[in-house]
Amino acid sequence: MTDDPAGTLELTIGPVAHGGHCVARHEGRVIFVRHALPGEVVRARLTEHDDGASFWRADAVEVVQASPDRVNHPWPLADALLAAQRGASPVGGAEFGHIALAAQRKLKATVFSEQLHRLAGVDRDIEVEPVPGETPDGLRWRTRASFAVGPDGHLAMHAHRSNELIPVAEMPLAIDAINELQLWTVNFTGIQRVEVAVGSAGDPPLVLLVPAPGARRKQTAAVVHQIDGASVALWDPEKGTIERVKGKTWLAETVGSQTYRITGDGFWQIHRGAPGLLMDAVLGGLAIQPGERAADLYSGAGLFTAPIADAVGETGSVLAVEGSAGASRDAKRNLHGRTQVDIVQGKVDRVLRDRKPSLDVVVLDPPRAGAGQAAITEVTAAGPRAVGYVSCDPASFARDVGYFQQAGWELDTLRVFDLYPHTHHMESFAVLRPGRG
Ligand SMILES: C[S@@+](CC[C@H](N)C(=O)[O-])C[C@H]1O[C@@H](n2cnc3c(N)ncnc32)[C@H](O)[C@@H]1O
Repeated sequence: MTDDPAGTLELTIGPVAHGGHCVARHEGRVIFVRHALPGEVVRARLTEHDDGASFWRADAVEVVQASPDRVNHPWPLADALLAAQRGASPVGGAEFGHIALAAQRKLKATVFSEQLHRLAGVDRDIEVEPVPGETPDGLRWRTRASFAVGPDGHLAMHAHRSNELIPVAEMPLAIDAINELQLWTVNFTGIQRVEVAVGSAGDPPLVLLVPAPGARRKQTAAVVHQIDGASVALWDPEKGTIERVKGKTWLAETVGSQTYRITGDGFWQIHRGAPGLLMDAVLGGLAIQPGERAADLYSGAGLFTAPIADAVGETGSVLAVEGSAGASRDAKRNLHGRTQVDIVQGKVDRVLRDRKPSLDVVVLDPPRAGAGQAAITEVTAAGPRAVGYVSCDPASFARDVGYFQQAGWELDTLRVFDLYPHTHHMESFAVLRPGRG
């Protein structure tokens, strides 16, 4: 299977593919290789290689012939080449860090246009736009970070598609306020997961602790005692409960003139520049008019609901639909006083099917899986003049564009943003309109 005693293969790397890897071939078999670049020759260690599998996976561990776009990885723990020298795996979450930022964006554009071509039959030249004010090194943008806890009680992160835990002592993609908490010095024995979030309104960070099964109160109290300068709460993701320990169980986020309350486990855009950028894209792309009937679907805590409500004014209306009970409660608080807004907790397709609203304009911001055919059928049946679709996955977005096309709609404006530097992820905003036919 391998062609050297160290268990590696020499591979010539082909094009980039969706998912953070490039495609190579070995004896007729496709291998998805991470931490490489198109055109390179690398030695790669197979990470998944079942005999019967239609493709294998591998990590580049040594570069034989480098691409001119290759740079030193800014995060040593996520650097696959350094990790291989230590006989370890890199942490997941910065799989494009070995690529110059401008070249990362070109690869993302290639992936986006390829998905759009393959799944929707649409050909577009795509430029991936950096976030205005992005740091030149593409670091310090995450306002949210999630950590596992290693067997020694210290913070750790997972290797890609693996249970392997790698101890961490910095998170260069995270904003300074997260690193300054120095959570790596805390002994988290009795905790299985740690989530940290920093709001933009100046409050202390919020640390959510998920206790390990059977953890004793004394253990969690000992952990909390070690955390300074942050609110702390215990979180049970199964039950969806958050128990305050010190400080607040929610964060305040300010975008423009609006401040939002975000409950500890509630969704908020991760990049510090994302909320403002996406809000401007949505409002600029849809030109919402006073008196219009709008819907904000997958509305979270109301990031887009508030400015849409202001745009339609008191003579218009906004139907905001959100599945999570906590985010929906936040939205009710955040939109309090805007009588034109109706916040409904429930699944988008079911709420639209039950209510059968007539709409002028719709914003869709679904999770990674996309909106899907049932929701899109209901959206197009509501008769809007335009849909603004915010997406964090080019594959589910392109599939959904296909569903809109089946209903006679067309893709109009399309913008793609580099909201997740050093990872393969990207965010897009599109305007779809009913076809003239
Ligand atoms: C990508 S977030 C967008 C939230 C909001 N637009 C924002 O930018 O802050 C997607 C939201 O959809 C919600 N959600 C997921 N599936 C849903 C469904 N089937 N129906 C309604 N909401 C859903 C999630 O709870 C989450 O708040």
